[in-house]
Amino acid sequence: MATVHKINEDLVKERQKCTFNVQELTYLLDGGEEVTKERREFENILRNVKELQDEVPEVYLSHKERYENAVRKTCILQNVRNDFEKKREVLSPRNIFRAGYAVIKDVSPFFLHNGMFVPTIIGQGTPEQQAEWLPKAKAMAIIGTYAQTELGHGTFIRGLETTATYDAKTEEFILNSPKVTSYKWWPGGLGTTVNHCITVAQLYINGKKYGIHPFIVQIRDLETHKPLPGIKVGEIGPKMGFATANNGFLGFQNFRIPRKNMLMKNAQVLKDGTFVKGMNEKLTYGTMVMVRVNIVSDSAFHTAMAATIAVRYAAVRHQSQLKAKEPEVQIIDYLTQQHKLFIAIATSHAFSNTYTWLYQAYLKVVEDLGKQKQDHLPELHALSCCLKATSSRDAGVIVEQCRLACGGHGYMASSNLPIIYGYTTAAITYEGEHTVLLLQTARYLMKAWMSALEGKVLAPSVAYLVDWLKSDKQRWQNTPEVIVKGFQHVAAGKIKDAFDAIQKHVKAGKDYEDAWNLASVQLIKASEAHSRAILCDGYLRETVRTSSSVSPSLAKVLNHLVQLYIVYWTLETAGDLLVYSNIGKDDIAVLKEKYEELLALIRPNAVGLVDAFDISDEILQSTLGSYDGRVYERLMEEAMKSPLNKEPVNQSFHKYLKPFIKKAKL
Ligand SMILES: CCCCCCCC/C=C\CCCCCCCCCC(=O)SCCNC(=O)CCNC(=O)[C@H](O)C(C)(C)COP(=O)(O)OP(=O)(O)OC[C@H]1O[C@@H](n2cnc3c(N)ncnc32)[C@H](O)[C@@H]1OP(=O)(O)O
Ligand SMILES: Cc1cc2nc3c(=O)[nH]c(=O)nc-3n(C[C@H](O)[C@H](O)[C@H](O)COP(=O)(O)OP(=O)(O)OC[C@H]3O[C@@H](n4cnc5c(N)ncnc54)[C@H](O)[C@@H]3O)c2cc1C
Repeated sequence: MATVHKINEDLVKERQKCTFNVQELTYLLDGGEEVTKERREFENILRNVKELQDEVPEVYLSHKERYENAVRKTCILQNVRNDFEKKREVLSPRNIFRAGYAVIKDVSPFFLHNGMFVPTIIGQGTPEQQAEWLPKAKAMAIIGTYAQTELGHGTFIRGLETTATYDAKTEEFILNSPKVTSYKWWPGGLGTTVNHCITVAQLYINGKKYGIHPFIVQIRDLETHKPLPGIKVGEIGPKMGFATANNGFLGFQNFRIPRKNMLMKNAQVLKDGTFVKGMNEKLTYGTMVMVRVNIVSDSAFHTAMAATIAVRYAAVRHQSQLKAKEPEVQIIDYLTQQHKLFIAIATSHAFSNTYTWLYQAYLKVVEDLGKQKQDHLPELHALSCCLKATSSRDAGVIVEQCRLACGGHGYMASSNLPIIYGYTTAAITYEGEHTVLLLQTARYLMKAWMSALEGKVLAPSVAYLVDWLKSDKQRWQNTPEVIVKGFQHVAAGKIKDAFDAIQKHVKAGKDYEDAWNLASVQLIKASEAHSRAILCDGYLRETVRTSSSVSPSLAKVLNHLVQLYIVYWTLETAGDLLVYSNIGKDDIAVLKEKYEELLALIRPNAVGLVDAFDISDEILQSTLGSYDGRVYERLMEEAMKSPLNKEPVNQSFHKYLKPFIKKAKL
């Protein structure tokens, strides 16, 4: 039986101070009591699977052993999940995703199977294609990934070099990788795990190029797992993080696949080689839109993990004296520490709230597309790009801030903050590089600005541009609602400036594309300001909406958090607000005080707020962040697991050190 340890006294006291019902907040964050119960039940089952406990911490394994262990454990996880789902409802994707952390310390080699392979079959396949591949993929009789990026191109996907040439005689596509730069590079699980992949390739029919399309390709034998003839596949090697994601490379040499393997929900190739255009060629990019939406949720979760670790640690850790002769204080009582940490909690809430409405908007567009309506697609694309970019970037900054807030111990692998950082920082690049996605949104914003100038009705997320043009800046008040308007004014002002800069360059004789490049720093700033306005507006609206359905004590805390988020960003971007809104220097002084008041109001609830994220110790994997707060004991226990501590004298002493010292003495 596992030993039950006493909970750290500071944490006990912190939990007693909490002014709201932690469980109520957990249900709210999860999306309902039932979801929480399902998640806890599943996590509890996993906790008791003996084979999932690591004898040696993963960090001490070699690259190869670590991968093999991750495959072993993912297979067990999948079996446990299958058994669970036989008896009960199908687990929600978010719950299975969270539970995965309890099993795989880093990123699962099957990550892309559930994250992109299955969704692409759903989003890009015809009903017949779905009927053929989905049951097998969902049951994991076939395992796949999403192979789009190549050595030469990741961002500019129209420039991909893998070719799929149609042969009408045999009704097959012939896949080729003509150059080293055309090799697929990066897909998760591709290295040595998957047997199928979605390959994105340039379609050629009778010598004519028809752009990029997705093809479902079997790359390994289902029995022997050997690469099929014509396939060159392998792993790309160690990275900054993603140690067990098994990212791979892939090349084709005259590799044939049947015609039916082109995913044809959008464009089609008929038997005789006739190409039938889809409603909109950008629908081929649909999986990326979905994943970008999900990354907002992912960013919320990583921020919550880091906040949980750093807040609990800050409550347990005592260092320095505030006043002479008084005991050393809990570091959470330093205002600078609260400044580092409470924004982490609020940011996670901001992203969760944003994900809630963004996901609904995504579902609405999918439903519309089913009815051949695509009016809201450009707005969704613009929103998913800038919100993915901003949420992943903010999450990266916050996780690093939490690590720094844990001092030296935050640098220990056993704090788990390095792995969480490796993950969040990767998300800034994958699924559309940060700057590139901000520029996609800027493209939309320039069009929206033009429409606003022409007096047209705009989509809801940019409607503030019309208001801004119509009215003069409203009188400033230090209320969340007016501050959000201030953020919209900043965005509108920056959008206008970027637009004017482009026009100026064009008037000076530049091509539009060169003018765009010359204005692109202003364009990304406009996009960032738009994201912040959207995040603050959505977070405030959702908080107001939910506040009426929760207990008054919880509503109060939620209100403190949203205010903190808004005031924090006001102070961070005060310069912009001074330029583009009616805020005055005196207002900033008032808001500085307000910010300090909010830190003080949140302080007694800090531990309760991170407890409400309900991230189990198995998922957190952190010596610093466990529920019981046994920080020092755990650090020592983990250190004792180092293989270097298994013998009193390491062999390197006899081999190298002893002769070296001897020589040095002479
Ligand atoms: C209930 C579910 C809950 C689940 C929660 C669970 C949480 C799980 C969380 C996460 C799971 C994630 C798992 C997956 C991990 C992912 C690992 C990483 C995988 C990858 O990285 S895959 C590779 C990704 N690659 C990219 O993103 C490439 C980036 N590049 C591009 O997207 C494009 O090339 C481009 C957009 C930059 C440019 O394309 P291009 O064709 O050149 O287009 P333009 O000329 O610029 O624009 C033309 C026109 O098209 C519009 N447009 C562009 N893209 C889209 C789109 N996707 N949709 C709609 N429209 C689009 C663009 O705006 C232009 O319009 P305009 O002419 O201006 O009107
Ligand atoms: C951990 C990880 C996992 C991944 N998993 C997968 C996967 O499973 N499947 C898959 O297909 N891919 C995957 N990728 C690839 C990923 O999607 C690409 O790396 C990403 O889209 C960025 O493309 P790139 O590497 O070509 O960067 P580049 O485009 O070469 O970026 C380099 C620099 O150029 C700048 N730049 C590029 N174009 C422009 C422009 N138009 N305007 C201004 N600046 C520009 C960028 O801002 C950046 O600063 C993964 C990547 C990582 C890191």
